[in-house]
Amino acid sequence: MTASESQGVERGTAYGFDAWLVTSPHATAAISIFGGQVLSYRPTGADDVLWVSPLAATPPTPIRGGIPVCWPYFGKENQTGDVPSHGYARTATWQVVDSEVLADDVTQVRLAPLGLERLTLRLELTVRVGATLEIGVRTTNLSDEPAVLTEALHNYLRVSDATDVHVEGLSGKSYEDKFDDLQVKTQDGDWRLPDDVPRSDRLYPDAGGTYRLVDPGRGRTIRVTGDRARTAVVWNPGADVASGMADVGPHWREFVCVETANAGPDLITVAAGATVEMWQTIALE
Ligand SMILES: O=P(O)(O)OC[C@H]1O[C@H](O)[C@H](O)[C@@H](O)[C@@H]1O
Repeated sequence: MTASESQGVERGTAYGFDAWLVTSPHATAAISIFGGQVLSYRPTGADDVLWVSPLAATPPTPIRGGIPVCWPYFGKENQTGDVPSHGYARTATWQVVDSEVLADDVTQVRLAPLGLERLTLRLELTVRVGATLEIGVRTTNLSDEPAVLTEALHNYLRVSDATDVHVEGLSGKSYEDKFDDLQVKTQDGDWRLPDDVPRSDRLYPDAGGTYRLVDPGRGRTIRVTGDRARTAVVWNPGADVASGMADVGPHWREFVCVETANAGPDLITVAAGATVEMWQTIALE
């Protein structure tokens, strides 16, 4: 970065991870060099909107928290062989392409992963830190064949207690229940963790695009908006599954993931030479 390009961006650490620290008059944020994921977003005067596990492992294990970029596939969708969950971006080392201050004092950083040249898809991330947090995932297909892509911005949203919050914007939508053999069910009212077995791994194809995570315990609502992201995934592993996850354990109540994605049946076909984008905006209400 040149001096002018680096305005509002400096190196430091966040939650113990090497990161780029991004400032604007509206908010601060941190972006991990490992994984390129936003780790922290704090609107001025507010607590962090994002959660990073106190038990997060160190590289090369993916960081449990922030907003991992699942790319060029979600989970192990449409893959063969022993591939890593959620693709290669979240375990790559990233570099800053450039940064600048946009209108309304929004600081924008563009980043790209290193070491993924073997892929014919290219990835670029845009992070805009201001009164809202905007993240754009831009994929270019360098090959002369169409490519199938699945992807997600897998946010970990910090909550008072996952059993006390609800998500608006999904009522009436069909979902695949990944905790119940992918059975297709219908969301009846707002999303809440079930009382009997409090866990959720629900993939909502063709979802609406705007979701409100209402947290009475913290007295705040986090609005998540997807753009060109047809899928929503709402994930919290609950106590039993979390007890088998070394980087979550007893901390499962501290977050809910309201992911915007193109996944499940919502595959993206990227034409030869074409570029596609997916965006997520996070705002405190
Ligand atoms: O443990 P990870 O690979 O980070 O995945 C964490 C979770 O991500 C998504 O929410 C998937 O829908 C879940 O099935 C998965 O368990």
